[in-house]
Amino acid sequence: MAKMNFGGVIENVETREEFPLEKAREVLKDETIAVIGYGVQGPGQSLNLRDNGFNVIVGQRPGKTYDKAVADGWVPGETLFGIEEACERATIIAVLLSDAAQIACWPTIEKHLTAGKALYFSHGFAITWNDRTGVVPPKDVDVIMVAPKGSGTSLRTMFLEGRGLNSSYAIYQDATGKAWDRVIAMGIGIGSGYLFETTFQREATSDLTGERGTLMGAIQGLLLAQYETLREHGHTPSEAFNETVEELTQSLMPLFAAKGMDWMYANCSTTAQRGALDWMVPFHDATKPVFEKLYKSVADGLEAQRSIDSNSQPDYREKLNEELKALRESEMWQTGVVVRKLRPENN
Ligand SMILES: NC(=O)C1=CN([C@@H]2O[C@H](COP(=O)(O)OP(=O)(O)OC[C@H]3O[C@@H](n4cnc5c(N)ncnc54)[C@H](O)[C@@H]3O)[C@@H](O)[C@H]2O)C=CC1
Ligand SMILES: CC(=O)[C@](C)(O)C(=O)O
Ligand SMILES: [Mg+2]
Ligand SMILES: [Mg+2]
Repeated sequence: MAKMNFGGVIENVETREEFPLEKAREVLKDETIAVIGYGVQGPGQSLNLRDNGFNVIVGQRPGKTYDKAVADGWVPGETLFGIEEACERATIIAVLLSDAAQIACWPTIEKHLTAGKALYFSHGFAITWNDRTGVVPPKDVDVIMVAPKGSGTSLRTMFLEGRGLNSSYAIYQDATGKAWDRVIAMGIGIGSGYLFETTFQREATSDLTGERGTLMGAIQGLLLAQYETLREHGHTPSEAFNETVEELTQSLMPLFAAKGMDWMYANCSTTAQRGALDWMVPFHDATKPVFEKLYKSVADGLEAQRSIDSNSQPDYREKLNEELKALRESEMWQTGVVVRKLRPENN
């Protein structure tokens, strides 16, 4: 466990230097890890675990994602099972179902949570709001979490690139005295290099805030607001898209991802620096109240309930896809299709 100074605050971070893959394999050598759910995190985590030499099986209901698991090399009856049989065979049940589905599947999962097993999540949702989800684990099992800070798709691609994606981790219940070893070993096993300590509640509330905020919701709102403003003042779609999205993702984000915002600013013109330093304040002031409102809605459980209510509907996937189609077909993102084709690497 390393103590690291984050802007003046000391935090605990587990590193693969201190907990190498060999140690993770030793810790989990007698475990059967069942990854339940093969949507986005399921493939990323199960394939990385398999490639890292862990004993892993998959549990998935029949359908397209089951077929995807077969296509990925999981063998029906050997390493690929229905949800219930996978839970029965498991010593670590890794619940990577959609958060809403965890509610519907909980009775099946709970039935096979016998003493000494571990219940593993990648999001604190089900436990944090278990007054709404009903996911209350028995006292004689470990309850642990490794939450990748990124898409399961990135977890897999970055693993294959030899990089890895960091995660946060938490222990909700340590019935066996092995919860810490199990959770860190799982974090290393799925391909995370650094593991940041958190709690189920802090992870769940920060994650729901982040994905509704700067990671997904707020960023689309901000980009569209600027795009619309430029278009309403006579700028062409390509000029509006280049000035709002393409330059951001292709040039400026990689700069601040590499060395921080001041570095990105310093590598722009002094004209831009003056303007950005002036205008970051009103944008901050205009959006901070929205973030406060968002956080309260998350902390009060209202966002969790909204997700449960909508994503528990039989046609939840179709409804989500309809809204994603509208986003895809919007002028801004249709312009993006053409602009992306003009990237030098695409020609
Ligand atoms: N998507 C991501 O990259 C990330 C997801 N997470 C967390 O990981 C967990 C899994 O997330 P995703 O992979 O996005 O899930 P997902 O939304 O892709 O669904 C995973 C699986 O759940 C199955 N499923 C859905 N409804 C079901 C039902 N009623 N009965 C049985 N199976 C059902 C689907 O077939 C699918 O294979 C969640 O707790 C999520 O919050 C955490 C970090 C990132
Ligand atoms: C990818 C991720 O971390 C998210 C946005 O929290 C999620 O997919 O739930
Ligand atoms: Mg997240
Ligand atoms: Mg999330």
